[in-house]
Amino acid sequence: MNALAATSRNFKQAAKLLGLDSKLEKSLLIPFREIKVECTIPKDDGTLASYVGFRVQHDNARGPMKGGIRYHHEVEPDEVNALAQLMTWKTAVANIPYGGAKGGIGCSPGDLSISELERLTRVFTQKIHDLIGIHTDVPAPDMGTNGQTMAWILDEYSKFHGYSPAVVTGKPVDLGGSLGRDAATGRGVLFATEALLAEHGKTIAGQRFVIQGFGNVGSWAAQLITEAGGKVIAISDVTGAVKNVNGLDIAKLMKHSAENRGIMGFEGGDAVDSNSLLTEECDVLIPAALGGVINKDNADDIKAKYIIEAANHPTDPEADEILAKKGVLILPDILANSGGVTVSYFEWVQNIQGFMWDEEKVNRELKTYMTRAFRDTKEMCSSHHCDLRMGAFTLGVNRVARATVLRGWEA
Ligand SMILES: NC(=O)C1=CN([C@@H]2O[C@H](COP(=O)(O)OP(=O)(O)OC[C@H]3O[C@@H](n4cnc5c(N)ncnc54)[C@H](O)[C@@H]3O)[C@@H](O)[C@H]2O)C=CC1
Ligand SMILES: O=C(O)CCC(=O)C(=O)O
Repeated sequence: MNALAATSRNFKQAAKLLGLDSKLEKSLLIPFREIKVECTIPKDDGTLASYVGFRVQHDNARGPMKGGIRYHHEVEPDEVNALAQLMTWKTAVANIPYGGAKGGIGCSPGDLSISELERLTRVFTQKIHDLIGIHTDVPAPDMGTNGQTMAWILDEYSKFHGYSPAVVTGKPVDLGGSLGRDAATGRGVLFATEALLAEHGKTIAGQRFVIQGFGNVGSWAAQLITEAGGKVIAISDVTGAVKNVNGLDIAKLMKHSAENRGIMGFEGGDAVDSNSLLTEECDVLIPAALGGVINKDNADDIKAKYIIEAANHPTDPEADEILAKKGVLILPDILANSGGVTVSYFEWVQNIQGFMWDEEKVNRELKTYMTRAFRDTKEMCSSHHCDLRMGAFTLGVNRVARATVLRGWEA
């Protein structure tokens, strides 16, 4: 199912459970603004290349719009729209004072040189600089982008508006980035997983994990889960998949991946078919790469007891239904991966205050926010007799609806 159709379907189900007024429901679904720009850059060989960039600003009822920028060849308007909408519900689930946005450029970052990536990022920023801002829309990294990308956006934006570190989060620490932001999404995944397992009298220790994706989110999740005593038995990335039933050595895998631009060829495990990674025998499955990977074609074969959605919208609604019948518990994206945007919020607060927190404070506050978001979601599950996805959606949608009504949406 198309990402936008899937996300909107979940939203509509939540709106129904909440008994939202139909006009309000429609207004919450429609994005505030959709931006599409053409970015033409000279390549290193002197030829010109054009890329299409997007920024969808979904909702700002609760505060400035917030969300990452993705560089990936599959970036397209419907997906960016879905991701922007998810950000609106996610920031509300985390109860941080933001709305939702998302952006992206349709490109293959691995095929571009560093200087080409810099030129592309600067041209994209030139085209959107008057529509983002500290109190309007604050970008951050997502798939295919990182702290360096944010540094270029910050620099380009500052040429127009003066030095403005709070215009992006996920920046390098040297430019006002927060300690702990790099690990934050993975650490939030750890805290959310601990909260879910605790409900069933379990801890991370001794559980077998399978992780799809070994980028920012997947690699930090793998590292922190291993430190907490979990056994990561299989991991995939775009280059391949590796399995070791005794537990992969994550530190060695990270070194291999950095030196070889991927996990393929790692000798601390057996190479396995990436397509069957999601259906490997394990206790906890963590998709941490692309959307729509758990769908009606593979849901029935999934053997994990728990799915922790570190990626955005990895599970199709059809798969949700199949997995529910099998008794698989899914911790939804808008809760499970909210640690990233939560520490982005801490970064923004630090930039505005001009005061830097130590890493221990960042991690402690993150745990407080993740634990509270989990508890608030569970309360919605009890009051609306629904699963965790609908618990999180009703929580987020209800908070945004309340803010919208309070601000006087009827004009
Ligand atoms: N970076 C962040 O703070 C946050 C990221 N997310 C989500 O987490 C997911 C991963 O994002 P990042 O780790 O930041 O991206 P990244 O670009 O750092 O890493 C992406 C990883 O996915 C792998 N991958 C790509 N295609 C694949 C495939 N077909 N099969 C297996 N692996 C594949 C890549 O090889 C890479 O290891 C995305 O869905 C993103 O939206 C969600 C919240 C915050
Ligand atoms: O840190 C942020 O502002 C946004 C992170 C993000 O794009 C996401 O949570 O999907």
